Amino acid sequence: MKYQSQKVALYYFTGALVLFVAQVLFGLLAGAVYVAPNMLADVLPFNVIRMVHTNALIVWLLMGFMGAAYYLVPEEAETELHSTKLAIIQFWAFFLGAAAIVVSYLLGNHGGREFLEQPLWGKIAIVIVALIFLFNLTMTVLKGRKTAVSLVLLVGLWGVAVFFLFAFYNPVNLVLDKMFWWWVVHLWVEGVWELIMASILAFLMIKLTGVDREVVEKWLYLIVSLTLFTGILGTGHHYYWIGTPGYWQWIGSIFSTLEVVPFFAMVVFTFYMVYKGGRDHPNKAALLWALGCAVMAFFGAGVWGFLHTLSGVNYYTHGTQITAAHGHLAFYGAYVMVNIAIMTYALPNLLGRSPYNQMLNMWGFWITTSAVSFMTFVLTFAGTVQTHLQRVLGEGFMDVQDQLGLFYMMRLGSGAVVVLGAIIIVVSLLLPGKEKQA
Ligand code: HEM
Ligand code: HEM
Ligand SMILES: [Fe+2]
Repeated sequence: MKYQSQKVALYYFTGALVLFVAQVLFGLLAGAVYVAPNMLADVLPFNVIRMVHTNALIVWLLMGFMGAAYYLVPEEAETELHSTKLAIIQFWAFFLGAAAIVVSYLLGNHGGREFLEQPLWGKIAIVIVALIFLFNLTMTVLKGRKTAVSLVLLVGLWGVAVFFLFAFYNPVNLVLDKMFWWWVVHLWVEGVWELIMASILAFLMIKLTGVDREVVEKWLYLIVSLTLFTGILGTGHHYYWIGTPGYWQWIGSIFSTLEVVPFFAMVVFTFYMVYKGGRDHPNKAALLWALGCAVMAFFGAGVWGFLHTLSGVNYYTHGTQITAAHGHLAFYGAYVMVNIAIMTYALPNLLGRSPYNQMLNMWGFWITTSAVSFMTFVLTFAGTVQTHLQRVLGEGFMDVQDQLGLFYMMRLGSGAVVVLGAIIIVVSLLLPGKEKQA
């Protein structure tokens, strides 16, 4: 660690990891309700459990991105953070604000639009937190060295805030409502978050492989262009059945198919950097997570996304368990893994530990990644059966659900293993280790 102010990242990483465990626990609870549908129905209904699960996911991923930014921007800009104090205030505002929003959910107070359920005061608080964050970070970049990594990261983070503003626009017309809803949901994960992910991977490649910055930067710009070229019009794959004109079938199908390309480019990029770089960095676990992230994001977003993105296929699969299969593998592969990758790299430095739990961390990698993959397969099978029975043969929704019980039990089982893996990862990252690092 070169700059003292990088230490604020510790708050964000710890907060994110706590919420990670909470998120998967609520997922487990949601999976249990699928198996025993009336469980908790009066105290904690499924829609609330699901909302806490998905919202906690988004919040901890964002918190992790903020930690990543506070860690890598001073190092890239070669200067201390604009204000350490502001960063700490911002952390508590974010953490306590998120907690207040969860309490409001548990009391049944929410807006009902998936992912954007936060009550109005919650949304306003989020914007204030985002502005403090962006101010602090932008000031730091402005006064220091400007690198491609920090500029792309900054553009991504500003994009997150700008697109979030569409969460405030809630038109009465249902078509318009849906159109703009996706501007937050889709343009985040298939647009600006992808830029954040690419810049974090680029930073890790520079540090871990020792490849020249110039080479990494060329790849970064290529990935950014590919992402924006495909991802923006790729939003069309959500405009098939919401009442928009028919040309969206074409635009959505073509451009979202091309979205596979930047994800594939990230796989080629990371492996090529490792192959080219001569450095044998001691933090093997961080490299494992970085490479694993590129690969699993390619499968989750690229392969499982393409599976149902052509409008002729999506006509049948829309909103089935196929969607859930894709949602899980894509979020895990891309954004959970990139977060754990940067934390695995940064936390030993932040905590001043040269011996740390590298082996345990890698066990966490394999256990969690295998379990999420298994869960994805199970949901894909469930979704295929569901699509056939419900959409092809025309059976009733609940009749079909009754026939999917075995899949839901297997999902619950793999979910329990995901929780175990998550706990292993958190323990390996935060607790002192025994292994000596060379
Ligand atoms: C890091 C791991 C996880 C990630 C990234 C994740 C992500 C998500 C996302 C994005 C959704 C919304 C899906 C959609 O709209 O299609 C969701 C819903 C859900 N997740 Fe997870 N989740 C994780 C772990 C778990 C675990 C361990 C379980 C336990 C079985 C679980 C069970 C569920 C259930 C039951 C739903 C609701 C699905 C529905 O409404 O049909 N998740 N999760
Ligand atoms: C890391 C990037 C990605 C993440 C995190 C992600 C996540 C998700 C989630 C959570 C949903 C469910 C939304 C909802 O209905 O509530 C979804 C839907 C969808 N995604 Fe992705 N996705 C990613 C990339 C992609 C890519 C690259 C493609 C295409 C190649 C794709 C194709 C689709 C399609 C077609 C749907 C709509 C499914 C339906 O009609 O029910 N996604 N995605
Ligand atoms: Fe999308």
